Amino acid sequence: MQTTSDVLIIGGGIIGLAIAVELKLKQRQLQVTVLSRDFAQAASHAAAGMLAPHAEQIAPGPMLELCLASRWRYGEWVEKLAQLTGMETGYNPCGILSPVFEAPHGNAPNISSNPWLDRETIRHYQPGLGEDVIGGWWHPDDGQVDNRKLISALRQAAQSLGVRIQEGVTVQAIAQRHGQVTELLTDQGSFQADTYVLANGSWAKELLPLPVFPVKGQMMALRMPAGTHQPYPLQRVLFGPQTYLVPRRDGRLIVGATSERVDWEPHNTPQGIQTLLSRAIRLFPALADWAIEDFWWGFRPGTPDELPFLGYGPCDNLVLAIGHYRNGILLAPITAVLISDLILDRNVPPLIKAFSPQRFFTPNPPVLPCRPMTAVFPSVANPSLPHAAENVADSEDLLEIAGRKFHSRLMTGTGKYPSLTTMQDSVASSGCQIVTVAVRRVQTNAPGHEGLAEAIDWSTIWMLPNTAGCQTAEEAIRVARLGREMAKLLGQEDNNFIKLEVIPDTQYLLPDPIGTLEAAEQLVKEGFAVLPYINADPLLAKRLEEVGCATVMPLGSPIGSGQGIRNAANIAIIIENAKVPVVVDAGIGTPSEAAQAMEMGADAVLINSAIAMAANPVAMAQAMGMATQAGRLAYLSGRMPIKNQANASSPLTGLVV
Ligand SMILES: Cc1cc2nc3c(=O)[nH]c(=O)nc-3n(C[C@H](O)[C@H](O)[C@H](O)COP(=O)(O)OP(=O)(O)OC[C@H]3O[C@@H](n4cnc5c(N)ncnc54)[C@H](O)[C@@H]3O)c2cc1C
Ligand SMILES: CC(=O)[C@@H](O)[C@H](O)COP(=O)(O)O
Repeated sequence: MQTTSDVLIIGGGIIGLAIAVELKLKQRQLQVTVLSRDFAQAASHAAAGMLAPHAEQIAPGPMLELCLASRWRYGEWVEKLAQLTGMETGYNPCGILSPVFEAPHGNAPNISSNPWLDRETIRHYQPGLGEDVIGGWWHPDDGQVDNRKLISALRQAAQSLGVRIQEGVTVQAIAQRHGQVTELLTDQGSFQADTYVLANGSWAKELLPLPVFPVKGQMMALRMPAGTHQPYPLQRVLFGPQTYLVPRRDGRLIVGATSERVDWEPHNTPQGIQTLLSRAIRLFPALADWAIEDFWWGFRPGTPDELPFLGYGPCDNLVLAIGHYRNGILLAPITAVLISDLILDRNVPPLIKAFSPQRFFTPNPPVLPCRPMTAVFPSVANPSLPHAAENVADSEDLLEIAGRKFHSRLMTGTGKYPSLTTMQDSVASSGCQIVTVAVRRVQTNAPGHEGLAEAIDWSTIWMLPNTAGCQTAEEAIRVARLGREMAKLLGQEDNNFIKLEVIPDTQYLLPDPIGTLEAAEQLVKEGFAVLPYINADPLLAKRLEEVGCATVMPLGSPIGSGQGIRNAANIAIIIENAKVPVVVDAGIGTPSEAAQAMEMGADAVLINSAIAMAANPVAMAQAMGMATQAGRLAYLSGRMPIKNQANASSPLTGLVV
């Protein structure tokens, strides 16, 4: 199935829905579709709904301006939604009180334009505060909205305006060509549009290599007892130290929230709930006796600088509206206005500039200078071959993979090096032109992989992203897609190569043949040049070739074992039958083993550990480069036949007697 729209929005949380509604309000005839995996998992559902730029102590600057602009619009915005739907949103500009347990320091954030209340005065504003509260700030313009009611109203408004909301659809990949998104691949067919908006909150990184990460927040709700003089004991939000209490008009008290970097670890935990309760009771002791109604958790979309990404992303027709972290409910109206202006007018509103995704997408990534090679090791980067060999190993003897040609037949990796500079120097001294990079490790900045992607000059080295760390076909497919984006971001627009590794076995790192075949079939369909890492199984190699893989990469022996070529007979059969290049990958421990693979007729070798773990990696890299060339030259030269008996080297005729 293929479905087309003018604008396709990925994510049906508050940001996606608010943008959809705003687009329709500005241009009724626009066809807008929202693809939403699961509304219940959205942070928008989990949030407390505070509209709290001041209570959150956002420092003066573009972020505070953005937040204030959004808070300023809130009343009008929810009124518009109410008119469209007849639904109420629980918007309540009730002000926020920020009690503190310690006197603020001189360098506390500048929120002093709002009044400071001393110990006694703050208790006039809110009776029943805990003994430890020594005073606090009053933020009269902050407020709250019932985010769950708001979302229902937004959905209703969107539908009444003709937005197509497709719930239960997961976008699996953003297909791109020449800097344009061409379609979205989903679990329910493909979708096309003129403009695409990424608004899928914490999950952005599943589709693009963006620095967006989940920050878990655990929450709970209590039931406030109705009082005699006023309906409930709390009328306005209390934003205390590391905790907040948000009283809803219907008598629920929202208590939040933990802030945890635990990846996607789900559930409420005893520790989390205990933390919430003890902080809340310290702030407002009476709630210790109130009924508990509910617990839940959600994931805030965090970014390294705690600012959202608003604006055009890595493609001309892809807009990002993600990373709203702790303030997405507050920022929804202004995000909707700015993003819809951007899409419809192509003007970059001034307010949005500080949030440009370009602060992350550096078109020319910094390249660390490679240190010059030491004089001891003559360069093999542009090797000069002996004259006699030039006929057989001249510039025509190129390695060709998926239509791309390479002089070098050695591929190297980036892991296990003692330092980045050693890795850079080794890559240079090996003379290789293809370097494989573990997408997952680079993305997560795993130890030893920090800054790695930027450390290589990708204008001279072809990137071979690999799916190391993937145990299933599904994982590998997802990581492959990220790999393609990573290569693009690093300047290789047309790089569709992927070294496919599906490795469930953690002891020997042996690949899963069935998972590899499944993933390869799918990735080939998606336009990847697939280089699958496999056991040396000739039948599997043939099947992979038949489904359209660009090479096959049989292992010599387990990855990182340095055992050399333990399955030469099977590799020989693969080489004999293959119509695609055969790359012997993994286990090569010495230059002689690299040469052996090449002499057997392999088209290339991939070597990582033996170089990175050598006492002198730079020298070993050079040796491996030379051995690969020597092996290739030997293969092309044709070895002498093996005989059972000696055969004297000098002529037997004309002997002096
Ligand atoms: C505990 C907690 C308390 C908070 N309190 C406040 C607060 O008081 N005030 C405030 O302003 N902000 C608050 N926030 C932050 C706010 O909730 C978020 O910033 C905001 O909800 C982000 O909205 P979003 O639409 O970008 O993402 P989300 O609301 O997370 O929505 C993203 C949607 O995208 C969908 N999706 C993901 N991947 C895909 C895919 N591949 N295909 C299709 N759909 C996909 C998801 O299923 C989800 O429905 C809080 C957040 C949490 C977790
Ligand atoms: C980096 C990489 O792709 C390795 O997984 C590859 O298989 C090389 O293996 P060695 O480290 O044994 O050379």
